[in-house]
Amino acid sequence: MFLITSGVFVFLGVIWIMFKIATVFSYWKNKNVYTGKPQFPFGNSKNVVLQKLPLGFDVTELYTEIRSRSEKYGGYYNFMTPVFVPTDLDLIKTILISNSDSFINRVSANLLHSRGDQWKRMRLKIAPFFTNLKIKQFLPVMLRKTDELIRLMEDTPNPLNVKEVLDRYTIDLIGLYTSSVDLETMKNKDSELERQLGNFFNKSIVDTLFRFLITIPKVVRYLKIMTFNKEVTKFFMLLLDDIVHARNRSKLETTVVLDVLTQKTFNGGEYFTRSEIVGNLATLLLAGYETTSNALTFGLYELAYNMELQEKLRIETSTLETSLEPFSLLDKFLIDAQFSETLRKYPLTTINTRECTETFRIPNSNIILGKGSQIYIPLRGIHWDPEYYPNPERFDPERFSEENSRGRHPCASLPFGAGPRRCIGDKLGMMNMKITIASLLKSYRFRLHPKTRSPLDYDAKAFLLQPKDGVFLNVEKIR
Ligand code: HEM
Repeated sequence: MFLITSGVFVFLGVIWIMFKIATVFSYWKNKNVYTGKPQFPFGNSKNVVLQKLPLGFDVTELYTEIRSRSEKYGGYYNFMTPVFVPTDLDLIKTILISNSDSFINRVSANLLHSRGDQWKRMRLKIAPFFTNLKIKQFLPVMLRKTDELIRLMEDTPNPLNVKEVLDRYTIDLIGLYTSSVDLETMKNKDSELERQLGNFFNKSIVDTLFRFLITIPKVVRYLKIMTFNKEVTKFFMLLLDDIVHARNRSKLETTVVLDVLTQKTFNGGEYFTRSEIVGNLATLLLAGYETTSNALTFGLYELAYNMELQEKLRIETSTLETSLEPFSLLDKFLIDAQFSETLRKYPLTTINTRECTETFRIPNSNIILGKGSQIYIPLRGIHWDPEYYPNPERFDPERFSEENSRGRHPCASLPFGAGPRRCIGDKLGMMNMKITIASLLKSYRFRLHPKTRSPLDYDAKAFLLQPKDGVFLNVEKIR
């Protein structure tokens, strides 16, 4: 009797599982929304989870299919969770900008996960530290660090592994910007800090799987998953103590982000908890350093690939004394276009995510996104769309000349995102990149070393877009 009852239960269980498998991917089909070919249990994310494709490249493929069907949106499955993928630029503008109140959160897949009121409170507090004035006050420090980078390059034998050196440089820069403390990563190769930050971004398949799973709200709720793992949290907690002590000893008069985070309220209490301070400092460091370093790496690769362009840029920037008139760099066409095109061709976050915070009907359709629905903005798909950028694989800063940019949709270029959750460090990032390149071009000529593969392959293990086997350059001193 027991055997028969167990057999019936197993049989019903199998039927239930088969029914679930058969119906799980019917969500988009029932709404008549195109969705590619989802596979159990991965949905559309199999190739990325198994690290056959870099993060977001599956969404780029879906984008191309949706566009070839002349549709304005499509559907994706992150495992079994349906995700809405808008491809029409007006619709993207509606989500990111015009109706941003309904999409104020990001899907908690990554480090930039603070939500709702917690996000607003933090953003309001730290936004004043990312203005042109603050960046201007930081320039002497930035230039001092650039000199250190130039010396470090001189002491490093050819071929130079560009990203390795630039990672250390940008960690120090962002550390100084946010807390006025020199983390001295440039002086100490293979420091513990560099290792911890590297651990965070470069992942095994298990980590990639985990990264996907934490975007599924039920998994987060049931397992109470933390976005930072224990080792990283412990490391940053200890680092914070060191940074606060060092900051108290430093003589810098300008206030920095750390000061406002550790500030007391009028009645002596704390504005932010210790874990909020650690979380936000770590977030700024993580969000700021590798983005800038990867963008510089891709930018230098393109300049070494195209020596004529490198020479033109050298001429444009050599007429400027960066230490006296660094802001005039902002008005120079070529250097500006150089980075707009770098971030067009190599958008470091290949997708941007949003979560619906209140029910929203997609205009002119019967699609209703419920609270909690997930959205992927297909950044790389847009940047590689031949309708907006003919021959997208070609690197051509002229695309961003005044004439060629005229009439281009504002959402056709989204390297820093858009709307209230746009990158807070966009101006700082751009200024860092321009000052760095202008200074480097004055001292060095960069040539591709045969170790560097062209065209570049991308690292499927990385969280941000980055070259697979590094970029190796021969660095020649100019004077
Ligand atoms: C080349 C450099 C950079 C690129 C390409 C970049 C790109 C991005 C992107 C695409 C987002 C998401 C925007 C959205 O969802 O709409 C973002 C958010 C963010 N970035 Fe950057 N970023 C760069 C540099 C920096 C720097 C230097 C910092 C600070 C030191 C920084 C701090 C942040 C923060 C805190 C957020 C979250 C903003 C929020 O949620 O309110 N980024 N960044």
